[in-house]
Amino acid sequence: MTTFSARRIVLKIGSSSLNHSRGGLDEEAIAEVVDVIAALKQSGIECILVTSGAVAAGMGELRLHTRPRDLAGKQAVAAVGQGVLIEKYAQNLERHGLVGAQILLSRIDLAEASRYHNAQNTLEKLLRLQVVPIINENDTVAIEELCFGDNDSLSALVAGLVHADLLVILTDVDGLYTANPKKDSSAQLIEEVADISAVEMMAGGAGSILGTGGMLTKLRAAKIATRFGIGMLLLNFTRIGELVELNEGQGARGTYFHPVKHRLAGRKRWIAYAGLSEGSIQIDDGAVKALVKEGKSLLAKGIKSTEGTWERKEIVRILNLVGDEVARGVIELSRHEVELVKGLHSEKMQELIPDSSGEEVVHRDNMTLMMDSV
Ligand SMILES: Nc1ncnc2c1ncn2[C@@H]1O[C@H](COP(=O)(O)OP(=O)(O)O)[C@@H](O)[C@H]1O
Ligand SMILES: N[C@@H](CCC(=O)OP(=O)(O)O)C(=O)O
Repeated sequence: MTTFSARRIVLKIGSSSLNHSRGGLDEEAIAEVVDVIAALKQSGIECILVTSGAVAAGMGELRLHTRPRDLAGKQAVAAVGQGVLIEKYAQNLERHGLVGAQILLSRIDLAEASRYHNAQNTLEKLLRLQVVPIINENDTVAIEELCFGDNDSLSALVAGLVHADLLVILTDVDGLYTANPKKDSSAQLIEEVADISAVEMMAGGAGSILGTGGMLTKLRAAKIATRFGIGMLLLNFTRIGELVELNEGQGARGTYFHPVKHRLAGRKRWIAYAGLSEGSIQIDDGAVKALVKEGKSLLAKGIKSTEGTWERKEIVRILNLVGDEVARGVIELSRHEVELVKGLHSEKMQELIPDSSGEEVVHRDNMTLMMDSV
């Protein structure tokens, strides 16, 4: 059991918690979420809600029994359901004299630095106005390749965006278990996680026809949030009431993921998790060591091959020889230029590309490591 002293919390509710057993939205669940938000606000804690449920609500309206699998089907059902979902939240907030605001985000909204900051400013303004931001993915217009896909990663990015001090993901199990508890009755609950890489192999997929991603996407969210310096609590939705006592020295029983000690700063966060990358470069073992162990920039000498397309100053993924992601960074050269200079010494590179900004192909300051050790 872990205790907290949070002032700003992002709460994420999954489809599994909002879906009624008879189909459609579970209105009691929505009322419960709102009661908890109202109580938290009463004790001075700001809340930002990331809520799934548009597809579940749309299925209820259209009397569908199975979740659509194709993109157009999912988008159409979400378009029907999102309005219903937000209306239910608004009605319940009104009972407490509170106002909510609907924010539908697409991957692309966080991928461009200017749009990222714009979303950040709007959310800050809403919080200052005492409004409860209610966020979901903009399912109706998202293009498949540019989808968050699950709201777990979205909630972690939102937690970073608003500088929250706790992310709470509510789901239909008590937390992370040593194996999927719905399939393995001997699975044990893990109450605290300090190193996500040590538990990664325990995560399985979604637990119901409505859930997306299961534990895999929750661990991805935990990785993002904790690298941002934000702790993440994974909690059973049935225990949502325990959140109200969090700051009174009481803990909530679930899985708590501890934030890392050296958190990523603003731009490095954006490079690693919000910006989009169109290409990748593969580097040799010496270059991996220079980046990961010695904290150096990437030079042309260590580059073996390239893939994808990009222009100068775009984000690329930097991979080792077996394809694991070592880092991400803003690259100084286009793909065509990197192809010209890969494997060459820096003097030769500068000779071939005289207007390059320096000897670095990816400067250390513009790079985020995605791997802790080699
Ligand atoms: N190691 C694990 N520990 C706990 N749950 C797991 C694990 N592996 C897979 N799961 C599954 O993850 C499900 C929760 O994710 P999901 O169905 O996507 O819900 P949500 O809609 O709340 O995001 C659980 O119901 C469970 O079946
Ligand atoms: N944006 C979708 C939810 C995506 C999704 O299913 O997420 P989740 O169940 O929280 O893992 C919706 O509102 O139905």
